[in-house]
Amino acid sequence: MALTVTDLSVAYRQRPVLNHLSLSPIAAGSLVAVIGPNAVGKSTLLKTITGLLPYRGDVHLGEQDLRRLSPAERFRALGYLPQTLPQATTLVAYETVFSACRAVRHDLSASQVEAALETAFTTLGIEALAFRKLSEMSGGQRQMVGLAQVLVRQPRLLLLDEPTSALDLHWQLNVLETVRKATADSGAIALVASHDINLALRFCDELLVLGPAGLLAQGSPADVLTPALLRATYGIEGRVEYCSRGSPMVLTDRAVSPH
Ligand SMILES: Nc1ncnc2c1ncn2[C@@H]1O[C@H](COP(=O)(O)OP(=O)(O)OP(=O)(O)O)[C@@H](O)[C@H]1O
Repeated sequence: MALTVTDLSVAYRQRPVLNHLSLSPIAAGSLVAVIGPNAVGKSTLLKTITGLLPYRGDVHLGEQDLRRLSPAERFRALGYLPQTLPQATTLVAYETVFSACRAVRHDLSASQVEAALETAFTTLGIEALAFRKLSEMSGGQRQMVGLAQVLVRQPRLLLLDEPTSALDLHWQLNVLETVRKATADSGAIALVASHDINLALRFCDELLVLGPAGLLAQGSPADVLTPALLRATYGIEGRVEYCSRGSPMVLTDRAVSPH
């Protein structure tokens, strides 16, 4: 069940953001980091695949043309976490995650829903938040609850827009580990837009690098991430070093002109 994106074009009021974007098929079970400078269209790509923006071109999940999914089918198959944090309502976290699950998992019995919720809260390590009101949570806590709302539905395609932007180091690792496990266990695909290259490098199978003119690179971090790419993409002089555990890490030296 690969994700294929072919000749995708998206514009806001005639102003093109994605222009004839084609990606190599993304295999089931992959965690893919979507990286690139501000305003190149990372969020736009995720929103488009989610079905929130009109587009030209093709997006398929396996044999399924996503354009042809009904809203209910789309909601079942796709799990989108927007860049904005969940609303600070007076509902408690358990209620919002319960509603998210119930809205799409009509196939689950009451006890299965309960088990799914328990798994979502315990895997993310946020049991202590279950009966707290969102209006009384910090931004990072709400971001975790938002992620629980997505994960509890067990979608085939996760589209996570900067899911760790409000999180401290502990929770950043926790979230990426949870998403990693979700994709590995179920064969789901996750596209994660991020500005944290080192976090992306540590967990992702593939990098998808967007620039102002479109796709700059797609492939394994080891193949894709080079000093030349860092310079062309971000306008930085940087190095890729390997830590004592063998993971690649980007060390940034200074800002330079991109070319
Ligand atoms: N609703 C909108 N209406 C008009 N233009 C928009 C809208 N949303 C985004 N844009 C424009 O589309 C371009 C891509 O925006 P997008 O949010 O996809 O970028 P991004 O790569 O996710 O950026 P960032 O890293 O800053 O979050 C930007 O130039 C932005 O100004």
